Amino acid sequence: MSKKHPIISVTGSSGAGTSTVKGTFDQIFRREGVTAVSIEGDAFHRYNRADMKAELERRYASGDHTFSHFSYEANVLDELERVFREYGETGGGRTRHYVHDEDEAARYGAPPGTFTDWAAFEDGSDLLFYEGLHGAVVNGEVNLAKHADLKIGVVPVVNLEWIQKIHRDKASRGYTTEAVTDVILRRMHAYVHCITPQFTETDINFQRVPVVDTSNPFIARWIPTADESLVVIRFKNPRGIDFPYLTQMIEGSWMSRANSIVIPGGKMDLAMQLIFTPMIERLVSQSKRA
Ligand SMILES: Nc1ncnc2c1ncn2[C@@H]1O[C@H](COP(=O)(O)OP(=O)(O)OP(=O)(O)O)[C@@H](O)[C@H]1O
Ligand SMILES: O=C(CO)[C@H](O)[C@H](O)COP(=O)(O)O
Repeated sequence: MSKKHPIISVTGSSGAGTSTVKGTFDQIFRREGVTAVSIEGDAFHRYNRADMKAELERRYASGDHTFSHFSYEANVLDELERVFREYGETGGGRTRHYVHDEDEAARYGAPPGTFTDWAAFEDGSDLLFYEGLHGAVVNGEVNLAKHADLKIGVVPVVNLEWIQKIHRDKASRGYTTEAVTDVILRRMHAYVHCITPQFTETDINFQRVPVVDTSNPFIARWIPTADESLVVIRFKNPRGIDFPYLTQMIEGSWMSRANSIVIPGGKMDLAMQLIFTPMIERLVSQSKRA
């Protein structure tokens, strides 16, 4: 936690929708005049694509069938923690990009499956924004959760998460359904052990729930739309959250528990704006006074 240089961490599995949520934050930052530096979790993978394939094969041959990008060891989480700490203390730090495809290759000037060079953050930012797989990890080696001032979990129910991943990886990364299914299976062990524990560390979780049948996610022809889903929003600490205001402003919403509200899928962007704008304002004004 850093009053002077706050950190917001958005955490979710691959395909959960963290990049989509980043879009909403970018809108809030622009409207509120907040200068954020952003880092992508994939920048902190340990291996480039070729080395990851070799490492997977090596581990598979030695009987380890659980290794994947979700595993702690497949990522340089100590470096991520160092960047979080440095940013909290000084407002400085560094990041790079993992280049997934040809579009990103054209944007970043490095081939798909490789990293760009590390580059220092620009000076003078108001906050650091992380979006990725491991932004709230607490294990024997690192404690990323304690460095972040606002932690958000993005967690569709699992069938929907798989549908979103399959569709995104097929449409924009050129993979087949079979290839994505293999990846989902290979990552399951680390999904349970490395990804899900973070959602007890997060301050607010957004869980999209479809209201159409997704019982076979591997043949779904499209991602359930906003109208075909609800979102459960759960606050770890509901004290200070103005639930009557939120349920009044968000048409069709209701409280399902003392710390949770349910909203129509199409209202997720509005809900995020209503919830996060005052939180971001508070983080930035506290940092200016610190
Ligand atoms: N609220 C939503 N409603 C409908 N579709 C969504 C929603 N959120 C995400 N999606 C869709 O799910 C897919 C994955 O979303 P996104 O790229 O944001 O995931 P991600 O968590 O950033 O994945 P990765 O970390 O692997 O890049 C995209 O096709 C996106 O359009
Ligand atoms: O979404 C991911 C993790 O969040 C990707 O699977 C990961 O970044 C590796 O990508 P690729 O399979 O394209 O090398």
